[in-house]
Amino acid sequence: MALQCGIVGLPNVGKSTLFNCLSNAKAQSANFPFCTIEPNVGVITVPDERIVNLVKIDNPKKTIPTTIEIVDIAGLVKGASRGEGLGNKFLANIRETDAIIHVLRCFDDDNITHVDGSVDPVRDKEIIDAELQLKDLETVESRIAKVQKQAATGDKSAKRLFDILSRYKSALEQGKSARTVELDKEDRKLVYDLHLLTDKPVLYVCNVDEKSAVGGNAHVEAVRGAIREENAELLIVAAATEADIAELDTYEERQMFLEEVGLKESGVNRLIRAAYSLLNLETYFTTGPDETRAWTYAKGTKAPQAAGIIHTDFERGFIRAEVIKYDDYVRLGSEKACREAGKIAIEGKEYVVQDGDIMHFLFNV
Ligand SMILES: Nc1ncnc2c1ncn2[C@@H]1O[C@H](COP(=O)(O)OP(=O)(O)OP(=O)(O)O)[C@@H](O)[C@H]1O
Ligand SMILES: [Mg+2]
Repeated sequence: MALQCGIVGLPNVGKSTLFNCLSNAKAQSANFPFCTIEPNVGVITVPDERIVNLVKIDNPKKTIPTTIEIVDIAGLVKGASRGEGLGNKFLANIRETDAIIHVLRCFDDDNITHVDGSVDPVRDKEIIDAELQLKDLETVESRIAKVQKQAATGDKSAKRLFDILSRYKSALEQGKSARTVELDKEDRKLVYDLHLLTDKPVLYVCNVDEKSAVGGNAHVEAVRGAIREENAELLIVAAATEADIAELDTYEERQMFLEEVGLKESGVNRLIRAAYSLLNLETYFTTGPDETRAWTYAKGTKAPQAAGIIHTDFERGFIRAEVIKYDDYVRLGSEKACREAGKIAIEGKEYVVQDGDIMHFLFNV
């Protein structure tokens, strides 16, 4: 199943506007709160200049980039964890995602309604965080109620789970997110099925006006200060401007508009790449005269499992992999040249695939 990033934020902050620049699946966007009710799912191509360069070399019949799914979710309001607004439904939509893009309104515009009457992204962020934390607290407390008895009987694994849950509980009660609780691999397995909302990786998008697209503004700086300890990425995107740019027909027109705004690359492209790495994903390539293709795998995947993404037979009958580094391939210009230069590595079952590897799998079933 594809990994999903969910776009969350207060109502009317520009989530659907952003989603529409990202995706071909158009979501309704308008200047009123709760415009979005049903989540919109978009399959989004991940921009990657490496695939463009590989195509230049191999001139294949077919080119297939990688994609991720991004979900535009309904706006959340104070009290959502108690069922206010679209409350529970909204939270259920977030639970299904693997990572969160948190959109914060950082533009002043009296014509665009703010549900809380003024532009204050730090307050907005706290409202959302608090609702997600309250929901998580509910989840954690109900699980504690279930394991408490068993833990008291001396059952080791129940005791261990109880300890982790207690750490979560105390963090959440202090207004901290679950992701601030550090767990080792084994602990993580024990609580995986809780799917805590505030344990999902997050990145912040400051939605700014056109003139703040490059350097940001005071609202952005306030957000930067507020997330200093979160170890989370912050991106500045002028969503309404990007929406205008996306409307233009040709690549040249879009580039011209971007340059006028002062941007080298669209904020949307930066966002897609950031979302990809937030999901802990990397790309390997297969390439030749028939097809140049980017394949998505989870960081840390070993060669046989990476082969299995192409076909289960490749994993089952895995013998070895021939690996060319992307830079070598582009520098030397062909597989043959790489072979002659000794730039093809033979790797076995324990090889951990690296981002940008050009893979050729040998298998036998
Ligand atoms: N950077 C911006 N500057 C000015 N206006 C903007 C900006 N971004 C979005 N808007 C405007 O804000 C309004 C709300 O946008 P949008 O519908 O995308 O919000 P939303 O977060 O999806 O809301 P909801 O939660 O109700 O679905 C729209 O009129 C949109 O054009
Ligand atoms: Mg919307």
